[in-house]
Amino acid sequence: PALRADVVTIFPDYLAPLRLSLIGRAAQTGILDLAVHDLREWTHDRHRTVDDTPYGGGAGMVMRPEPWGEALGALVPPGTTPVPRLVVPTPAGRRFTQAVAVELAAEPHLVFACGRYEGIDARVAADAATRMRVDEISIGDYVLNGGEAAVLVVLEAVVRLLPGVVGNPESLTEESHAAEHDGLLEGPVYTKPPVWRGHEVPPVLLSGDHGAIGRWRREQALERTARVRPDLVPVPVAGRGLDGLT
Ligand SMILES: O=C(OCc1ccccc1)c1cn[nH]c1
Repeated sequence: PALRADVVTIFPDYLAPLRLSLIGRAAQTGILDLAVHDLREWTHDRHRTVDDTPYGGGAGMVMRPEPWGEALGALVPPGTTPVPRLVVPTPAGRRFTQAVAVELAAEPHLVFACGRYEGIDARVAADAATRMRVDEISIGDYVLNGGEAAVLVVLEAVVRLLPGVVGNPESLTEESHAAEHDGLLEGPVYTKPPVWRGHEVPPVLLSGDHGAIGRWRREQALERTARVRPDLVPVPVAGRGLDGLT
């Protein structure tokens, strides 16, 4: 497989959507080797306890280190090659962007640790970091109850970049945030009919003048990016001028 992904969670059913559609097909065709594991497999008490009260007080519960240590030890036994990257979704992580998706898509093996409650005992990441790269990743500045939804987001963004997953790979280079698109947002798109409820498709798109169409699309992308995400608009670098940006 191009990518092996292990997901550890106390809610394995939450990851069921990964068996559908695009990601499901990638798993069926062997491009993706996906395994979802229930963290409670690595508990030994009658109540299969995975959490406890936080040292130092405070509200909420913290996920205990022992089950995680055993789970990661079972999934990544010492000497495992290639060494996987441990991805831990958390609001306290580095921002997940298309560039990070591209980076993760180049990895042969990803292990996802889904946190719940107030998070996972910090020693789990510290201990794992002695054997593998630990990547704490945020999919946005908001708080979820657990990392599972974030894993669905990250895996969808990553798996669709793997060769053979999406029908037309060219569609991957023309979309918002694609590096080939200078990280700009995609402008408006249209299909038939040429007039719908009195709204016309911009005539340039029906002109067959591919130069004009390319310039119009670029202009629309810059305009939309400046309006919606001014932080993404590239500033001309001294000496680089506006090459290719006009
Ligand atoms: O809530 C998130 O992850 C679940 C989580 C993990 C650890 C402690 C609390 C919550 C999240 C938000 N943006 N990106 C990830």
